[in-house]
Amino acid sequence: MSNTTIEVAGLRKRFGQTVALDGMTFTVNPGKVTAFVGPNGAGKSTTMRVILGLDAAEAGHALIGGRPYRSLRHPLTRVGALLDAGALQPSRTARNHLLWLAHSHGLGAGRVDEVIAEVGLAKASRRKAGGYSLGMRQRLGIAAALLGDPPVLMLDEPFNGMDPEGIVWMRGFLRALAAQGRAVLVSSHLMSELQESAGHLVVVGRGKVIADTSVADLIASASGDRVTVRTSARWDAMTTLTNAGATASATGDDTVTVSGLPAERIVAVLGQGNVPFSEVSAHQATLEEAYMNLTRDAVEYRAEPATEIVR
Ligand SMILES: Nc1ncnc2c1ncn2[C@@H]1O[C@H](COP(=O)(O)OP(=O)(O)OP(=O)(O)O)[C@@H](O)[C@H]1O
Repeated sequence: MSNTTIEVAGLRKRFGQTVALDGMTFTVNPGKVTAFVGPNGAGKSTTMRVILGLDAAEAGHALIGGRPYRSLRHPLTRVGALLDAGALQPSRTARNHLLWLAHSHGLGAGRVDEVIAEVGLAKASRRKAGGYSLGMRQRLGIAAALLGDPPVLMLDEPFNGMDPEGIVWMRGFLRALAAQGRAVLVSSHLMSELQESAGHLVVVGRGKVIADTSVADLIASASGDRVTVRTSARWDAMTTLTNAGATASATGDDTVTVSGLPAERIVAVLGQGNVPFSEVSAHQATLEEAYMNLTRDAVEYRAEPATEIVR
């Protein structure tokens, strides 16, 4: 068993009447960022808490590098976690917070200064953490998670509170951590950020996994085979493409929507038929669209569509 995996199998947990985990099962592999997504209340935080031994499951198991968290001898060097960026002593400086953590795990001040630099807090590290913005607290939480240079990282909503510059930094940082061979599990609600940084996606709803897929495969399957053709000769284009076996319909003054033929073939067919066109583009679903399709039935809290009030 690799040292660099998180393995979750058959986790079940209730809080009173609420079923929080209902057979949660997935594996996080090294070398990529795995996004952990799902509607509010789907069980993401509870799963992370169980992995870290902070909550007990009624059934199933959660292993880091093949072992339960509680049996790890030097946990900080096996797994780094950011669960709650607010959990720090406000009167302590960021550097002292990290020094305290480092010393209690036998790590030196040199390592503290390294992680401070890595997360971009060098200039602010001697300020009291209580005055930090949420984005700065996220950076500090990540610095703490990295202290022991662990092969496994687990971050709960690290994009939360980040400004646009911070988001760009975080995306690149997560990709770099994974490229170093780490297993990186990241929960988030921000699909546009994950599309840029995650290679794999575990989608959960109502305490279990709905989809466990690479981001590329999910987007390809949600994109379908629709191709848009922009042309000043709509009717010629439709006739030519229909004769070649496609289904084509006029969807705008100068656009035709085609299915049944790949974009490259459409270009060839139009070229052979001497039909002028200015654009042929395959529809590419966003991660957000793909995610919405998957989770439509799993959303626990959803606002009703706004209705117009007629007086
Ligand atoms: N300590 C607790 N006491 C009671 N119920 C809880 C507790 N923790 C979680 N739950 C419930 O368990 C379910 C799963 O919650 P969890 O926080 O794991 O979801 P989540 O996917 O992390 O949600 P979010 O995206 O909103 O952070 C929810 O219905 C939640 O209300």
